[in-house]
Amino acid sequence: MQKIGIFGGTFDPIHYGHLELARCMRDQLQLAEVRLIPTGLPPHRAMPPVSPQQRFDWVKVAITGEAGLIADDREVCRKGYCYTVDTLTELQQDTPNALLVWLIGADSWLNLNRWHRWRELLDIGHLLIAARPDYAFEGLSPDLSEEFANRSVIANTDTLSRGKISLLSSPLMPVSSTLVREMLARGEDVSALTPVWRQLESSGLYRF
Ligand SMILES: Nc1ncnc2c1ncn2[C@@H]1O[C@H](COP(=O)(O)OP(=O)(O)OP(=O)(O)O)[C@@H](O)[C@H]1O
Ligand SMILES: O=C(O)c1ccc[n+]([C@@H]2O[C@H](COP(=O)([O-])O)[C@@H](O)[C@H]2O)c1
Repeated sequence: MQKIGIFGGTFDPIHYGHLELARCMRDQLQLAEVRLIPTGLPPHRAMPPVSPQQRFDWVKVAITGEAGLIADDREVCRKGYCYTVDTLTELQQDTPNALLVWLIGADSWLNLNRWHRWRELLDIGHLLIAARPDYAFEGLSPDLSEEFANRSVIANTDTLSRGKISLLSSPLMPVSSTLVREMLARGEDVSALTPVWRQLESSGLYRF
């Protein structure tokens, strides 16, 4: 069965943490493709001042030469709020025989029960969760704990399956887009944090 990796994010801007997670899921789960999908109009946070097209363009630059990583502009092009349930449903309709393997970080997982039609979301594909510094599972709500208990399997190429949840084995990475934005605003060097540091610096964006 074809398996497609999905990694959505605001990517405001993309950083090495994002890139490493996309590589981890590709390599550990032998996914021929992982789609990075920058969000257009996010339902859950203020619209970033940097346009969806600009954030998408940086994702494209960041994955240049990375086998199997693809920048997908379906949310950038969408009118209205970008709900993940709509994106996964659309992808499943485009590729009815494929298994969608979608990734979120631990901070997103802790809030997943506030997402639009979140229980349906869990049935569409196989969810991978990446650990993140400062986001412990102890804070998990009872409904998410129950879903995790009922659905979790150890992630490997044989256990990938619709409706299941797994922890991705990935390094703990203390990097965030917030940190990149804050450092740029202070005029600091972000070349260790993001592959698009040259583009960020020359754009002058995030400098206040
Ligand atoms: N360092 C990281 N470790 C684990 N997951 C991460 C990391 N950075 C981002 N993610 C996950 O990647 C997805 C997209 O993240 P996003 O584009 O919002 O980046 P971010 O660094 O969290 O941004 P911001 O600081 O603006 O909130 C989310 O599910 C988030 O949890
Ligand atoms: O569908 C939802 O209700 C929903 C709510 C919050 C976040 N998301 C998606 O989760 C991904 C990560 O979000 P963020 O804010 O951490 O960049 C991104 O693709 C968002 O569109 C989706």
